[in-house]
Amino acid sequence: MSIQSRSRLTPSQMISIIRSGLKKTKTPKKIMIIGAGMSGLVAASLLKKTGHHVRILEASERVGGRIFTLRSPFTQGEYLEAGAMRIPNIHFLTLEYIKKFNLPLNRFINTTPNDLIYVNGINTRQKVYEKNPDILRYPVTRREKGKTAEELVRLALQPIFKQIRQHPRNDLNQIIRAFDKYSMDIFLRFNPIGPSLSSGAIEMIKVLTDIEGYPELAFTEILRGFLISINPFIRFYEITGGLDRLPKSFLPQLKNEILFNQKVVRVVQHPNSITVHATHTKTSKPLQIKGDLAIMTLPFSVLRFIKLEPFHSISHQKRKAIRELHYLAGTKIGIQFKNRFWEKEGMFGGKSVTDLPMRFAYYPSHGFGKANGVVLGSYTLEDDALIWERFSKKEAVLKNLAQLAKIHGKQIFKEFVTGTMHSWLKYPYTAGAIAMFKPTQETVLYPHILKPEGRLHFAGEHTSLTHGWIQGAIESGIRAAYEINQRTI
Ligand SMILES: Cc1cc2nc3c(=O)[nH]c(=O)nc-3n(C[C@H](O)[C@H](O)[C@H](O)COP(=O)(O)OP(=O)(O)OC[C@H]3O[C@@H](n4cnc5c(N)ncnc54)[C@H](O)[C@@H]3O)c2cc1C
Ligand SMILES: N[C@@H](Cc1ccccc1)C(=O)O
Repeated sequence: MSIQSRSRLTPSQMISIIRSGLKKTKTPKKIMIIGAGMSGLVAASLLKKTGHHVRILEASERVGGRIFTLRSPFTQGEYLEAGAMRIPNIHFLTLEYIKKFNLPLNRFINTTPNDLIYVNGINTRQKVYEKNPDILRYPVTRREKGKTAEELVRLALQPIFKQIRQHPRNDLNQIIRAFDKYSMDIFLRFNPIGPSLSSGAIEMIKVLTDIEGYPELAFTEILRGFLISINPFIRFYEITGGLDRLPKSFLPQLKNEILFNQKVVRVVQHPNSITVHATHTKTSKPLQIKGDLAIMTLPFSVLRFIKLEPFHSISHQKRKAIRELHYLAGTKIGIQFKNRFWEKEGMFGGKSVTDLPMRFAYYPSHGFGKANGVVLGSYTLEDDALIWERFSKKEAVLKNLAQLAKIHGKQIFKEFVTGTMHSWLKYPYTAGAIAMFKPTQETVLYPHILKPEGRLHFAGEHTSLTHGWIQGAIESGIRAAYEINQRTI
């Protein structure tokens, strides 16, 4: 069965499910949902509304999972988005739930002409670099001279973009899967359908598009990221007051169904039921809940430590996918400053792009002109994140501060208030930031990642092809709820 035929729901069907729910069930079932991140909350909300009895088991003491608005140790209502922070205007499912809960949005300013660039020891601005990309002194060839990193990416990927435009069903997944055996690095170096690039051009792309930490991962995945990150027509938004307002909006409907601090350790399938075993994270008291069906939303990196019994209730291919699916490391450092010195430099939102260990910094897109603010001082993924793991939070904040001083000047030290670091690799309930395929894993693993196994269904961003976005989590929650409801109507 082709991967495509699995995704039975069209975008408009998913929108109408969000608006009007799934078909009412005539045979209400008892359904356990493991994990209260966006995928679990969406599935539970839809299944409860349809008449099923749902129970959500959540290991932490909060909803949201990788939507994690860190308000401590910050003061004056400031916060750091330790996980999700921006919503592209093409993520219609995410925006539909934001509309449904009537949450206020403001622009997330992803880039401005005043973005700082600090690479190869050169300190310049986006607007200067765009006029003369060679100012960054990357050793590019004559043909590549005068081109920005985005222009070099377009040069290399032009034939694919053309195919996507010409493809009758405009089916991106079908097209790019033809290149699933390549990593982004190998594709750019030995381009099978377009101009190959020099090492200098590839280095410039990796640093300026922030993929130098993981270029050996699947071309398909990184291309999907490029189709958003280097698309000049994409606008980004954030929820005013913090993204955690989105998962918290499910609480009025689901507050009686969520069991917090319940860490699931085992799932056992029986001929006519399924039992979920959990341990209370504060009291270690065991809990067993029996029901008809269950939805597993945990990242596979965590699921590897959970017993799924009896052994043969789970297919060989699913167990292989759980072992092999790759998770990116991801780390964010937030630093609060007394004054918004960056705004005095003309930076309202936007970012600093560096080849320093901090990599990219992002400046708040809210509270302009306020007395203080929290800067996302460092956002790193994969290899770039791993090198920060050896530091304590305090050490990491001070090292990040010193690197920010290289680009903003030493005056920032006296503006420093507080800071913290959040490592998703170390976070016990994800053990990684986001799923990201290695070459061939989309073709080999994907069909088995979302397939139900008996009474156990699967959701979560990793079970979509929109890895690393709230959109993927929501899409999977709708799909899993639809699958379960179809079994019961
Ligand atoms: C650093 C980072 C930046 C991101 N940036 C963006 C962005 O800008 N925009 C965007 O749209 N998306 C972004 N994302 C992706 C987005 O946050 C995720 O795709 C989405 O939140 C995942 O939802 P989920 O339900 O699949 O998983 P999760 O949110 O991980 O939910 C899983 C839940 O299961 C719980 N759990 C784990 N183990 C157990 C257990 N044993 N028993 C019970 N419960 C358990 C966890 O506590 C968690 O609540 C980012 C993610 C990261 C990490
Ligand atoms: N979508 C998230 C995480 C992500 C980063 C890079 C690649 C894929 C996903 C972000 O914009 O930060």
